[in-house]
Amino acid sequence: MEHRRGGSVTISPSLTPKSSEKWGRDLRSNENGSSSKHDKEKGVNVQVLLRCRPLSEDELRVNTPAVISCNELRREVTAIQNIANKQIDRTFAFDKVFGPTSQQKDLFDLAVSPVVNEVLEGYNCTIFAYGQTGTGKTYTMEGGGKKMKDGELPSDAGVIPRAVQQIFDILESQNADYNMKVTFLELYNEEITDLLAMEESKLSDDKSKKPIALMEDGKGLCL
Ligand SMILES: Nc1ncnc2c1ncn2[C@@H]1O[C@H](COP(=O)(O)OP(=O)(O)OP(=O)(O)O)[C@@H](O)[C@H]1O
Repeated sequence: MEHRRGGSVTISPSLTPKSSEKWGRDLRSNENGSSSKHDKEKGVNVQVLLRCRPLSEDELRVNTPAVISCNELRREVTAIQNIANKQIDRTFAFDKVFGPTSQQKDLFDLAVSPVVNEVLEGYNCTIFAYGQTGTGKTYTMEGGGKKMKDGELPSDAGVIPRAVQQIFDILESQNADYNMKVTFLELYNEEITDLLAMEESKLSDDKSKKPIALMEDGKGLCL
């Protein structure tokens, strides 16, 4: 699949989708995007979503051809390939598909908001974005860079600010006694850094970064 214009947002780790393979979606998620109690009991709590970003102005200017097409209703993405003058399309199924016109709010409301609710019910949840460079991971997770206005998130705010807002909105509405801890880790070239660390960064070359020991367990997995 052409990755330059698509990125996938994964809610928990997942099976890799296979060409033309239609999984039992009924086991994976219900129509409104939240996994049901029944799903959790079966241990099926992983969803793979695909988001395809629109072509940039530069790409439009040089008439970059569309190489994938999204069918949001059928939750399918088709990779259009021309091999030896023969068009060979391959279709991939996902739990959800967000095409080039999808908005940040749509993606959040349909795919992420139910997961944030589950966090507040006590579940551990992970959302991560995966995709080739330039496919829209940062845009999807952080946002397009517009500033907040009158205390409101901008329309291009991504998953992270929206999730934080939802968490605080719910906690405030419950008059709950709460504290929240945030870590912001960067893993780059096998070095892990706490980007929010303040003082203790003196040992690092880059004084703004605090390196953290990266360890492996007996199976070679990073801890
Ligand atoms: N859904 C979208 N709508 C409009 N513009 C988008 C969208 N997704 C991405 N873009 C734009 O496409 C460009 C590349 O996106 P982004 O920087 O998020 O990619 P990335 O996957 O994080 O890349 P890298 O891995 O290189 O950091 C940016 O200019 C971004 O604003």
